Amino acid sequence: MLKIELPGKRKRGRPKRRFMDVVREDMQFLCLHSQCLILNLLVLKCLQARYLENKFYTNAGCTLVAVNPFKPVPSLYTLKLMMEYHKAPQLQYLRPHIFTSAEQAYRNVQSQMEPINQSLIVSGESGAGKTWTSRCLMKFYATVAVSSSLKAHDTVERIERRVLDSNPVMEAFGNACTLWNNNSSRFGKYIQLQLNRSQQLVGASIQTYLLEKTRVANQPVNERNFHIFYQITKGATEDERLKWNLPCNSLFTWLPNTERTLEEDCFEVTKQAMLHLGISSETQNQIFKVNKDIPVSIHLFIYLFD
Ligand SMILES: Nc1ncnc2c1ncn2[C@@H]1O[C@H](COP(=O)(O)OP(=O)(O)OP(=O)(O)O)[C@@H](O)[C@H]1O
Repeated sequence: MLKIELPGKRKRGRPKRRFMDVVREDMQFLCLHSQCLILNLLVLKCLQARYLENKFYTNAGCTLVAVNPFKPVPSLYTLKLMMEYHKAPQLQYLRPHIFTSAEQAYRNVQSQMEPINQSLIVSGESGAGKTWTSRCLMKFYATVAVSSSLKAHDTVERIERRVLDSNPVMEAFGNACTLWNNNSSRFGKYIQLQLNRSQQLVGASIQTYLLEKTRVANQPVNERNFHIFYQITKGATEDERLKWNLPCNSLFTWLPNTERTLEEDCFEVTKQAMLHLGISSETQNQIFKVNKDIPVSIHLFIYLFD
């Protein structure tokens, strides 16, 4: 039965709260609140101090805090460093890094009698570096999970290549330039990397969710549509334009801010990655071809999100 207690009507038997009790409780709440604020400030100060020393990763319990350097730091992601973390006897003595979390999860799978799934959750606000971090993780596993004698094996190499090539394709079709991030993912990703009993990469699957479909028809001011549209309209060759019924030098109202050229506007990379993923040139033609009978935007919309 649903009980509804009306405001102002005190339950019979419940002792009346004294004024001083209420004040004490409020003071306790305030103390706790200010303690949290002070703790937050200390954490921020610590992250800031480490950032100024070019230390972009910090351990906080079992969580790794990554601060976006917003500048290229190639020395932080070299193959040598990756192998150093992979081969380290004791990870806790190495500097906090995304490779520590990656390697720890990899070792956790290995150390179990029965393999147990491991999950890495990458979260943060827009522009924090989630896509970058997940790319690093995929590169790490694509490198270390095939570094045994099977490395030369064709199938394994193909899977490794495919795992990495899924990124440019997903980003071309699902990322867009926003006010906060030139390469903002407009969808969520659930990536599964499958390892065999010898901890070698044997498969991968990616599920996407919450794609911001409305962006195809309507983009906020100073933002852009999905990268793929700009890639096609800017990067298609004369032959491809003829094949795909693409007009030359046309302006499309649904493609705002075309004058902004980003490094993500690289159609050649997308096409090559699609080929490696097994999407043949014929299928690509069908995807990119504009059907003259229906408006361009609707046609592409159907192919992208069907
Ligand atoms: N570790 C890093 N080193 C150098 N640059 C980085 C790093 N992490 C992020 N960046 C830069 O910050 C930009 C934004 O990062 P990213 O696209 O990964 O953010 P995001 O959290 O995925 O954002 P969104 O939620 O909008 O997709 C990248 O394009 C890259 O230029």
